[in-house]
Amino acid sequence: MAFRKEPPYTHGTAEQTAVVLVNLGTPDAPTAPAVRRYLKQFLSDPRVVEIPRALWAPILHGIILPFRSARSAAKYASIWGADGSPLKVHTEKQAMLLRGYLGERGHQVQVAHAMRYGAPSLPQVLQQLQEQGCSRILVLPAYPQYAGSTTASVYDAVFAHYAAQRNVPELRLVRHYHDHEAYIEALKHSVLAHWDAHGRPDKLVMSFHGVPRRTLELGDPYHCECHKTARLVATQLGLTDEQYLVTFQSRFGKAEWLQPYTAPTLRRLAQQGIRRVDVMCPGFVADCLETLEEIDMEVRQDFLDAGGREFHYIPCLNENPAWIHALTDIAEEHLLGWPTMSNAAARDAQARELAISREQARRLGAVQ
Ligand SMILES: C=CC1=C(C)c2cc3[nH]c(cc4nc(cc5[nH]c(cc1n2)c(C)c5CCC(=O)O)C(CCC(=O)O)=C4C)c(C)c3C=C
Ligand SMILES: [Fe+2]
Ligand SMILES: [Fe+2]
Repeated sequence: MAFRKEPPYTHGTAEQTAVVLVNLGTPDAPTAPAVRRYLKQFLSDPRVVEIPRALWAPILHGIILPFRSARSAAKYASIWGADGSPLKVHTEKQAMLLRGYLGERGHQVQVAHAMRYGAPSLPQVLQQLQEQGCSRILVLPAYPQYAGSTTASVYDAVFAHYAAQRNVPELRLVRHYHDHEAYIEALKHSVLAHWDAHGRPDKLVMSFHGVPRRTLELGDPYHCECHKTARLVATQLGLTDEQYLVTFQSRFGKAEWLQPYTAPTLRRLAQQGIRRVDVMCPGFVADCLETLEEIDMEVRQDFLDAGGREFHYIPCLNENPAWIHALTDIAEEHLLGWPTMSNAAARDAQARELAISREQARRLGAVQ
């Protein structure tokens, strides 16, 4: 086995820490060739399609890529912004804001973003960080709920990159944050802000990206983590079981996926006389094709065609400050023990913590 060529080791190099926010990735352009390149990489990942290669390769190359690329490109064109794909734009901004927030809390860390498929690729970003002297890397997948097809696929790409390297950095991988207090709080506030401006619906629908049902039976915790997120958000909002629903969207292929499916459920709700639904997608932290086109365009039309009166889409957390705070909390919790602060900054942070604890104690004293 030949390892990648690296510069000779030198003594006394300052060791740095980096946080890498990793999202799924998106095509470079809303065109059939660009979408084809993206789908080829994405759908060749054995974490995403678990069919034996010999069976899957002819289907992928003979049917999916030739037919789906043009169809998906037209959908991408309908959501494409002046700066490109929404997923790319939001992920870039989130990483930039995370850098600022961590800096404000006194952490001296590099923050980069990377994509599992497409650009900037994870291996390319990990390589650049290494060249900049980062010997501690925190990988933060932009997936609150763990799934083999997303989170573990990011891990695979990280391990594959370092498997070809001699001098491997210290690594930490975030697994999930589906029940993190600050993430749930951010979701709650995004719903309340929407309701303050537009009133309340008859039903709140929380739609998550689906996965094949079989993966649940094979031990993937994704389904349970989605339900836990939804339950916590509903509790925070004070909703009864009748006031909200969990559904799964974006079914791909012929196999059964997690149920209930979003589009048929919304059609049924309209037929049952539900006049207004609000739909949110807590599993996506950045708006993308699956939320802006599938939910806000296709599913909206389905609901209205079936007799529904009002359809509200509540945007993803995107650059919402409460979400960037949550992301900073999550990163900070996983950075613990790494020397990311100067002594002065560490003293300031300790003083801030102490002041918060004192304030909490004072308030508790006041109510007891
Ligand atoms: C949020 C978590 C996601 C899970 C879990 C997930 C599983 C999964 N996805 C596919 C197939 C496709 N997904 C596509 C787009 C897409 N998927 C996610 C997230 C999850 N996927 C996002 C954020 C996006 C949007 C990307 C963007 O550019 O905006 C697509 C491509 C679009 C299309 O042609 O429909 C496919 C295909 C499978 C098979 C799967 C689990 C096994
Ligand atoms: Fe997907
Ligand atoms: Fe979709």
